[in-house]
Amino acid sequence: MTESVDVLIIAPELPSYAHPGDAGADLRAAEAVRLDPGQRALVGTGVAIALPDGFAAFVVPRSGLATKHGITIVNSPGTVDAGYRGEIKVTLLNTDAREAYDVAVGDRIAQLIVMPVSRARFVPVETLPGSARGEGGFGSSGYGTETGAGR
Ligand SMILES: O=c1ccn([C@H]2C[C@H](O)[C@@H](COP(=O)(O)OP(=O)(O)OP(=O)(O)O)O2)c(=O)[nH]1
Ligand SMILES: [Mg+2]
Repeated sequence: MTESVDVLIIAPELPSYAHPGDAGADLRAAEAVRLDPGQRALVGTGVAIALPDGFAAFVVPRSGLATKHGITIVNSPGTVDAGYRGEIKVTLLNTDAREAYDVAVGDRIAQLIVMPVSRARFVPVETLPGSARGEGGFGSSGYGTETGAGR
């Protein structure tokens, strides 16, 4: 069964889940904007929410817009803090080299994923416990079928 949580909202239209089981509820543009190739713009959604303590919401791109038109979100995933009461806005970026992209009012431009989050209690220590990975990162496990040191 899908867990649900009440999120208080002020919006011209409620964000909607396209299908049962979807993680992201679509956010609509509250303003029209033309994105020239390579241009970014902060686009309002007209949506303001109050998340319960212990939750955050993440503004993430829609894959169709990304694949078909090169439209992504600069700061993806955008983080909406539980205490934020302002309008949720989306920093769209047109990565296409040639085609402008027109956003109309009401277009579904992004999706919002509501998630429980933990706050860290940072505990200073002199040494960290060992682990299988250790300090390896940034491609240390390789890129292809090989294992161990990367190419
Ligand atoms: O894509 C986004 C990302 C953030 N926000 C809002 C909600 C969030 O709670 C607030 C601050 O976001 P963030 O902490 O990422 O930005 P900042 O640059 O650190 O600003 P601040 O100093 O206000 O925290 O802006 C959005 O509306 N859309
Ligand atoms: Mg911040």
